[in-house]
Amino acid sequence: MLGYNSVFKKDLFKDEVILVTGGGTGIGRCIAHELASLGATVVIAARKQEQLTSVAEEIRKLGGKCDTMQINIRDPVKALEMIEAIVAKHGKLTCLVNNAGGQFMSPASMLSSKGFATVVDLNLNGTFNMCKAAFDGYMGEHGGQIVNIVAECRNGFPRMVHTGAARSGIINMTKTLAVEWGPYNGIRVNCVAPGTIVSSGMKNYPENVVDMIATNDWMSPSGRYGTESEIAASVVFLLSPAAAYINGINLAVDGGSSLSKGFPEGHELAFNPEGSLMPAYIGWPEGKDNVHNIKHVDAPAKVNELLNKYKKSKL
Ligand SMILES: CCCCCCC/C=C/C(=O)SCCNC(=O)CCNC(=O)[C@H](O)C(C)(C)COP(=O)(O)OP(=O)(O)OC[C@H]1O[C@@H](n2cnc3c(N)ncnc32)[C@H](O)[C@@H]1OP(=O)(O)O
Ligand SMILES: NC(=O)C1=CN([C@@H]2O[C@H](COP(=O)(O)OP(=O)(O)OC[C@H]3O[C@@H](n4cnc5c(N)ncnc54)[C@H](OP(=O)(O)O)[C@@H]3O)[C@@H](O)[C@H]2O)C=CC1
Repeated sequence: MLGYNSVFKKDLFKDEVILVTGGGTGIGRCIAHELASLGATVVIAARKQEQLTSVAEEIRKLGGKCDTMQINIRDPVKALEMIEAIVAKHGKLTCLVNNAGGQFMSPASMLSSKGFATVVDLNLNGTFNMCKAAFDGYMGEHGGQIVNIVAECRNGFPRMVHTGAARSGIINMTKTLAVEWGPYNGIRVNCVAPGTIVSSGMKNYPENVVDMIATNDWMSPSGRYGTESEIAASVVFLLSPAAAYINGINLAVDGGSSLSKGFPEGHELAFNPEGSLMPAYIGWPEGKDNVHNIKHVDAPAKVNELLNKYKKSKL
């Protein structure tokens, strides 16, 4: 079964006001739908208002409560202003899901310091900005739950040096905040680390990476990729009272792929000698000047095919 039907109680979050960053697309959109279907007032926040408005309309049509806020999470001042606006309008902010993030692929040898800093700023600083704003603007006084979406980064991941460093930083920051903020009315801070998830985010990948993903469903021991709904379910669990004594963890939701360096028989040769998840046959143009000439595809047919194949049962 690839899809997912919610197993959670319909009114699980009926008194909650939950902020989901990056809620206008992909995994964030799915998390927002799931939380709203469980009774939460969901606030989705990102830079592109059009996407946010469209998701809010979808949720409201289904009977859910959804508000939108435009934000660049790299801006700590705007982050606090946003939290204050949410509290002023909705009376509280009980949970925060830091889902906004991303990167571009680049070999370290071709990456500028500015490129590295840009991705660290978005993912690590942006997540800190949101946690700090939530603490200062509401949770420090009233408590709350935070889930940070990261990526599996225990092992090296070629062409992802910037985001790997940032995500590792988030995981460590999460543990520290769990320890420091637990005493503030039981604030809990946890991470979810998705494996490869079929999401609209894949449209940002270079075409050859999309090709590789589309033709190799066997990249995890579970024999398939994950769905947005499966990430949403893990977030719901961590935000819920069922996880009341779970604090500071990083929950891998990856079908076991972070455990495996081996691959199904017959596929070993496709992988590079370090046993990394990134197949060796993804070529990269030689020379720094070519870095920006990678062919990025807009809404490639293959991503849409994959999205259909892994379609969530609920959306
Ligand atoms: C640890 C393992 C991690 C594994 C993760 C595996 C799976 C992950 C999946 C996903 O994350 S799905 C989500 C997909 N969505 C995205 O990734 C978002 C897409 N990316 C962006 O939106 C942008 O790239 C950005 C990260 C927000 C950066 O955009 P910004 O506009 O802020 O940067 P720029 O001003 O354009 O550039 C700043 C700096 O960075 C250099 N740079 C930009 N793109 C590239 C590139 N493709 N290759 C190399 N360098 C790049 C750019 O040149 C600038 O530096 P200088 O040239 O001025 O030195
Ligand atoms: N799909 C996958 O396989 C995996 C995804 N992840 C992570 O999960 C999260 C969601 O990914 P996914 O849904 O696939 O990808 P998307 O690219 O669809 O989602 C990224 C979201 O972040 C928002 N965002 C980006 N930069 C900013 C910013 N500066 N301020 C506010 N919002 C911002 C974007 O909205 P906007 O552009 O409007 O600001 C977008 O909604 C990301 O952190 C991603 O790295 C981790 C592992 C695997």
